[in-house]
Parts: sequence; structure tokens; C-alpha cells
Amino acid sequence: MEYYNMIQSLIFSSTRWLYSHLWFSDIAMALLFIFIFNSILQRLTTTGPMTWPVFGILPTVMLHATSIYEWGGQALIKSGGTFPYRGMWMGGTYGIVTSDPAKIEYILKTNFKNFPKGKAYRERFYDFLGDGIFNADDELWRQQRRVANSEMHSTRFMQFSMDAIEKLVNEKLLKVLEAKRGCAIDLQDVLLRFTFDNTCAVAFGVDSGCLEVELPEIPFAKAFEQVTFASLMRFLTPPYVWKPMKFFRLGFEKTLHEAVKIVHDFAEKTVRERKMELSSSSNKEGINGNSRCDLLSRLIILEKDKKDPFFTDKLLQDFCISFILAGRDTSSVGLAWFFWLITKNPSVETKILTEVREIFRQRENPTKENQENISFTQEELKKMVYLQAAISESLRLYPPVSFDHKEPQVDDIFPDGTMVEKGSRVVYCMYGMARMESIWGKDCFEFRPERWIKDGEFVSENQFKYTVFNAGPRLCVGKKFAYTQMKLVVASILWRFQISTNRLRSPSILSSYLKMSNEAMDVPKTGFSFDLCRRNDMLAKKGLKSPSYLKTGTTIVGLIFELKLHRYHTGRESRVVTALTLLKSHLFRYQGHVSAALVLGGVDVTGPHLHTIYPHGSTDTLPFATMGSGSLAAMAIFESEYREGLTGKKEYLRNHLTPNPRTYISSRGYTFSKKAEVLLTKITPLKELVDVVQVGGDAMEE
Ligand code: HEM
Repeated sequence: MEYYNMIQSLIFSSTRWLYSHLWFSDIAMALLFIFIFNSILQRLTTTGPMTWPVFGILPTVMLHATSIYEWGGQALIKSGGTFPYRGMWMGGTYGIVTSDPAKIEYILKTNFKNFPKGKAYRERFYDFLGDGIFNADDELWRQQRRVANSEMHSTRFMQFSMDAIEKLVNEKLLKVLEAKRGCAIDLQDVLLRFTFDNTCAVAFGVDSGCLEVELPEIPFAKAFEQVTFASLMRFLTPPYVWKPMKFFRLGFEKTLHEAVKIVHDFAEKTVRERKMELSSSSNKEGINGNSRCDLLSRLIILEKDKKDPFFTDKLLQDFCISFILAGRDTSSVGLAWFFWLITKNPSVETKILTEVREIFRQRENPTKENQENISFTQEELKKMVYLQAAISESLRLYPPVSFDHKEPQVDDIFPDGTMVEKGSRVVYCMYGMARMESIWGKDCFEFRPERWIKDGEFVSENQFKYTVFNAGPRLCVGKKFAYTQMKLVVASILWRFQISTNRLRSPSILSSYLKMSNEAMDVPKTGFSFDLCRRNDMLAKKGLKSPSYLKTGTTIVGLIFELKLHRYHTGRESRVVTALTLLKSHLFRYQGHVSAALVLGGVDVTGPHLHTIYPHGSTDTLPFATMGSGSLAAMAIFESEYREGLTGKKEYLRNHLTPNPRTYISSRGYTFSKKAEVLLTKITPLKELVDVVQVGGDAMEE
């Protein structure tokens, strides 16, 4: 008891001593000293970015948040390709960041078993993806991978997916773009809608309806976007913050909770209905696997006779949701960057178009094809080597999955001696890799599709150097699908449209959420302005005589003009279709009050074009064109005499008899009104000489 009292008084007296001798400022000074000492020590001992006491790498990351990828790439270059990092105290995040292909090969292939996605990944994505392929490891992953691999590489799926892509491009994507021709659009939003509809079609066999001309808001798609975003937020928030937020349903966790329900309800309903559809006696064809080829139906069909099926209803849902996530953001972000790079590199666009045009010309009868409606076949897409190279190069510079990580299960040592602990993270950075001279050479920053071509053939790169589609056993299972999809989208769009981009927001931390704002042209308000009508009425009532119209008949002229301003603005050769759009937008705006009927012809990188434009802005595309009061007669000749492949010789068609001689000539003769002055009488002959052949013909009278 005495001993206990002694200790108590000792503690009491030493606390009193500390209280009377130690000031708060002393403690603050000591902490500051430890902070500075630790910071200096850290700076001197590691080559990587600054890691602060308590806050770890977080302040450095925040400081570079707006250029996080550039900064990360530079940090990797400075550190020789690998640096250690640590998050906030007690956040449990630490490990290495690397862009070293040898280390990436080690984690993705050589010692694949020791580097799964891991607990941290799984717990963040579990609410959304459950046990789906994207969020599974070990046996759970292996089984799904096996089925996905064999299905997605089957001839049946290839044909089905090609049909699905083609249908969506021709019937939806091009229609949406056509409706917005000449307007500024958020291209990434349109592409995201496209890839969402496309993956929903191949995974679930449903049309989610995002890609309609009105660009509707679809609850399932919106919820999918929200839940993806909220799940990614969990990677940026320490677990001791997001877990209580989840418990109390606060902030992004509340959104996640609500959105995930919508996504899961949709998936559950689709699985339930599909099972019923496929098992109903009226759909015997379905159960035999002939009609529906989407992944969900195929899995149901494959598992139907198994006593203990691996794919439960919940796993079927999770599997399909993983697929949508994997195929939605990736291709759309990849395509958005591609179009942006194309606008900055017009020579690449020209080369792509030259290739596409050349492949189109190899068709049996290209001149008979309606160029407005052509669709490229799988065989033609395969031949587009330069396009494949340009897409690969764009994905290299702007990889949709710009970094990823794995979690060692036991302590491990890389071939170069770098050690990693169990539970740490190995982050590998594809964005940084693309910018390393040691990997891609001195021109690594350049957009140069040619680096992928040797002797006219596309040459693939080592997977561990080009980790855009991941590598080893977890290589992206949708890679082939993604290339087909992207090639068809690019070829179909570039064939018909010229895209220009004025502004691009810099890549944010979540590249998938980067929005590309295409302010292609300043579009004036459409429609005829009636602003002055009331004023004119009022003036007329007051007795002001408004000027009368003077009609002098129809004159159709042709002129050579240059779209220089447009060319300076876009840095590219203008296309005939651009001139067509400008003219028709202008005429449409004035609703026929600019009474101009035009014939527009020209040759550009996509070949020769001929269009007619009517006073209200509607247009026609035919191999021949006529306009004006004589157009019907001229059209009659063309329709009866026009043949494919006409050569340069011209015939001057004129009747033997003068059909409608002028019987009455005004005694006053014909004079121009005083208002119309003849300013110029210079006649410029056409450069080409025309053989004039006098023939008898009756076509004019038909
Ligand atoms: C440009 C387009 C694409 C890129 C760059 C890309 C990239 C990737 C990457 C990096 C991974 C590995 C992710 C990880 O393990 O954390 C992956 C996996 C995957 N991708 Fe893709 N992907 C693309 C398109 C697609 C498409 C269109 C689909 C499906 C239709 C798809 C389906 C998948 C699936 C199912 C996985 C999981 C494979 C596994 O874990 O075994 N991907 N992809």
C-alpha cells in the first residue's frame, strides 16, 4: 500500500513539475523540430517525391492535383523508374510506384500468384461489382476468365459483336452526329453513351437506349456513372473516413448506396427475365443457343444442365456489371483522346482517310455505292493497318486505365533486389511509361503512329512495355472487341465528319471523367429573324413606301473559292462537306429568304463530291446535278444518258428545230433597270477545251 502511494505521489509531483516548467510553445517547438528533421531526412534518403511526416505523400499529390499525370511521370523519370510512397498515417497505404517493364512483368506474369488485386481493391469495389470478374481473384476469377475467354473469342461472338457495333454506329451514333452537324457537342458524352449501349448489348443483350438523338437521361446509365465515381472516391479517401461515411450514409457513400440499388435492380430483373425467356418452351431455339448470343444468355445456356452451376443468379449479375464497367469508360475515353489527337495532328487524319479510301476502292463496284451510307466490313477493318497504328499510339499516350495496382500476398523481392512487404501496394503507371525515353525512345512524347508499322505491317509491342490492356493472365479480355469497335467508329466518323476541338480540360485524377468540350464552331442562332417586321409594318402605316423586289430570272453560277479562314482555324485542308454544311446552315437560317439554289462540287481528301443545295437548306448528293429553270430538261438528259465512268469528252446537245421560238418581242426592247449596273465584262474561258459535237436529240422535249 505504501509502495502504491509512493508511485502515485511521484506521478503527481512530476506532472506538476512538467506543468510548471514546460510551456505549450516548447511542445510545439519540439514537434516542429521532429517534423523538419524527418522531412530533411526523407529528402536526403529517397529519390522519389516528398513524403511528409503524418500526411505522407498527400500534400505533394494535392499540390500537383491539376497535373497529376505529368507530375507522376516526371517523378518516375527522376527516380529512375521506381519510387517508394506512403499515404496518411494509419491509412494503411504504402508501397512502390513503378514504370519499370521488368517489375511489371514480374507482378503480372512471373509471380502472378503473389500479386492479386487484393483486399484493398476488393473492399472498395465490392458493393458495386460483388464477385464479378473485374473484382475477383484466385479460383473465382479463374472460372469467369475461362468462360469469358472462350466465349469472346468464338466465331459466333465475333460475328454477333460486329453486327451489334455496326448497327449501333449506323443506326444511332451517326444519326446523333448528323443531327448535331455544325454544332458544338460534348463528344465524350456521346461516345460514352455509345460504349454504354454497346457493352449493354453484348453483355446483357439489352438496349439501354442512351444513344438517341435527344440524348435522354437513362436512370440505369446515370446510376452506373454515379456508382463508378463513388467507388473510385473510396480510393482517394482513407478507410477510417469512408467506412464511417458508409455506415452513416453520408456524402458520396449516400449516392453510392442509392445508385448501386438501381444498377443491381436492373441487373437482377434482366437475369430473371432472360432465364424465363430462355427456359420457356416457346423459345427452344434460344435454349439451344442459336438466337441470343450475348454473354448473359450464353452463360445461362452453358450452365443450364449443371446440377451445381458455378454461375448463380447473383454471379451472373456481377459478371455482366463488371463487363459493362470494363468496356464503357475505357473505349469511350480512348476514342475521345483519339479524336483530340487527330485535330492536333491533321496529317495523321489525312493518312487514315487515304488508307480508308484506298480500301473502299478495292470494293467490287465502288462507284455504284452510296458514299453517304457505306459501312465497313470486318475484313476491311482488318486491312486498316495505319488506323490500327494510330489508335494504338493514341492509347499509348493517353491510356484509359492510366495506372493500376497489385497487392503482394507475402513479402517479395523483385529481380533487381527491390523488396515489397505483404499488404503493401505495387502501383504501375502506364501514363508515365509512355513518356519514358528509356522505354519508347527520344520521340516518346510525339504522336507517331509510324512507330507501330514495319514493312507495311502492324507490329505489336511487348505487353510489359505497352501495358495499356494490362498483361499476362489478366490481359484485357475485350481487347479484340475494343479494336474492332474503335476502328469502325473512327473510320465511319472521319469518312463523314471533320471534328475540331477548341478547348480541352486538362486530365483530372480520374481520366474516365475527363470531359471533352467540342466547341467546334460558333453557331449563330438558327431561324429567320422577324425582329424588324413590326417596325416595317409601323413605317408602312405611316406612309413609308418600302422598296419593291426586282426579279431578273434565275442565274446559276459556279465559282472557285477557298475556305482559307476555316483552314487557318483548323490547320487542315477543308472538305467539300464542310462547305456544304456552312452553306446549308446559312440558307436554313434564312428559311428561303436568301433565294439561292446552289450546285457545289469539289475534290478533297475523301475524293470528288457533288451536291445541290436548295434555298431552304436541304441538300442532295447525286453523281450529276442540275438547277434553275432549265433543270428539269437538263435532268432528263442526265437521267437517260448518264453512265458510270464517263470520260472527259463533252457533247453539246441541241435540237434540230428551235422548240419554242420567241414570238413576241417588246417594242421597248429589253434593258437593265437603272439600279443594275454592268460592272465587268471580262469573260474568263474555262481552262479545258470542250469538243462541241452537234447531234440531233429529243431528250430536251421529254
Ligand atoms: C480501349 C479499350 C480498353 C482498354 C484500354 C482496356 C484495358 C483493360 C485493362 C488495363 C484491364 C486490366 C484491369 C485490371 O486488372 O485492373 C482490362 C481488363 C478487362 N477488360 Fe478491358 N480494356 C478496354 C476495352 C474493353 C472492352 C471493350 C471490354 C468488354 C467488352 C473489356 C473487358 C475487360 C474485362 C472483362 C477485363 C477483366 C479481365 C480480367 O480481370 O481477367 N475491355 N481491360
